[in-house]
Amino acid sequence: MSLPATVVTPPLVDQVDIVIPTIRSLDFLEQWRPFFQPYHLIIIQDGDPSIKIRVPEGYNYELYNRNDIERILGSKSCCVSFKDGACRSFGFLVSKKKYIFTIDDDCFVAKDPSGQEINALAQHIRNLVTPSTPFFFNTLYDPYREGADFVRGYPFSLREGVTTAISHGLWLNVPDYDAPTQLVKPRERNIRYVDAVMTIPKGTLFPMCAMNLAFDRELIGPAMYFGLMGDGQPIGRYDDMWAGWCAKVTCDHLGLGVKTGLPYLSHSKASNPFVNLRKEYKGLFWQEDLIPFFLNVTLPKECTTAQKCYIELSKLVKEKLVAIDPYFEKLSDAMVTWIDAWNELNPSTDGTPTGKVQPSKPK
Ligand SMILES: O=c1ccn([C@@H]2O[C@H](COP(=O)(O)OP(=O)(O)O[C@H]3OC[C@H](O)[C@H](O)[C@H]3O)[C@@H](O)[C@H]2O)c(=O)[nH]1
Ligand SMILES: [Mn+2]
Repeated sequence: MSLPATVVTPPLVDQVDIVIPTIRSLDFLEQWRPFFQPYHLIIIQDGDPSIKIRVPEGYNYELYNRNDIERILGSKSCCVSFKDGACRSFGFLVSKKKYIFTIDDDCFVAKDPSGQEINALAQHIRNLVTPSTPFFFNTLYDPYREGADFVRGYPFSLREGVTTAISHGLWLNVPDYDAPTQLVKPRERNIRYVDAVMTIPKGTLFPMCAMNLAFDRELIGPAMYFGLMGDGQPIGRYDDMWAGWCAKVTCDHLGLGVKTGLPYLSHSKASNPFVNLRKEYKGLFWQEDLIPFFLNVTLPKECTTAQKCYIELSKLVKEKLVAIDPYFEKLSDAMVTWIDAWNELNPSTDGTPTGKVQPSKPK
């Protein structure tokens, strides 16, 4: 199937990997073809590795299943979740690109109020290559956007902004509600399109959802670990929340920005709220203690990279969160394993040899 003639030159096509966790089907890629086909995909096949999944024709991709993860990481594979969307972290690890866009396999192209199809990836790239304003809120939202600017009273000393590390997109149709909310509002759909991109202020946390998410892998990749979730773990569906809290305190410490808002996509799958409740219920309690923990985290000035911040965070998790549940000791250790795996697979600035990875043979 040829791309429509209207496709514009894909931005940063050699600097972006699209990471997709899947335990279902990749048919959704047909609808994204005009926007995604020029880009390289990293597909993380979760669940039974003996199942053959079909990747739509014409895409350039790497496909990793559980056997590949264990072959590549060896004993370190224990830090990659199994039977949870958190497995997508592995794609962040093996990518060699500057930017990551991660999307779920039940997310489709949305239309803006004018009826125009939204190129979510292009908007994320615009968000990432333009500065953020975490130190002072601009009431006209994104000041770097065409037709907007800083409002009166905005300090000129802050108008340069800071480098953006994360771009958090939103969803029309099925919103990312937790299980209790889904249970009481099973038919609620998000139809509100808010035409805005905002920087999340320094010192403020946010519930990062991985359905429609992009980030600068070189700046914040080591902090984007989705934790230990799913099979064998006491919690699930808090993968992106954990990564978002760790990444936000890391961005705040390093002076990097996090944006939320445009782009929208259309989320189609309403997962089963009863199943979700069983997976996430501990998180509903734990987060009441986790949020104050993250809000009170201070990192030493020697932590000048995401890796160093993350190792420091892992120590604080072990010291302060094990009282909530012994799980956090295991999670703290997994955070260290993750950084070891990251450093092993990614070239350090002094050129230390990189672990070579081989994906499964294309199906
Ligand atoms: O065991 C699994 C379950 C799912 N996946 C893949 O992860 C993606 C999200 O799965 P799903 O659409 O079922 O999750 P939701 O209920 O819509 O909500 C999640 O959205 C993603 C967030 O990270 C968080 O987990 C929830 O908010 C999808 O691509 C599945 O195929 C998997 O790989 N293994
Ligand atoms: Mn979904």
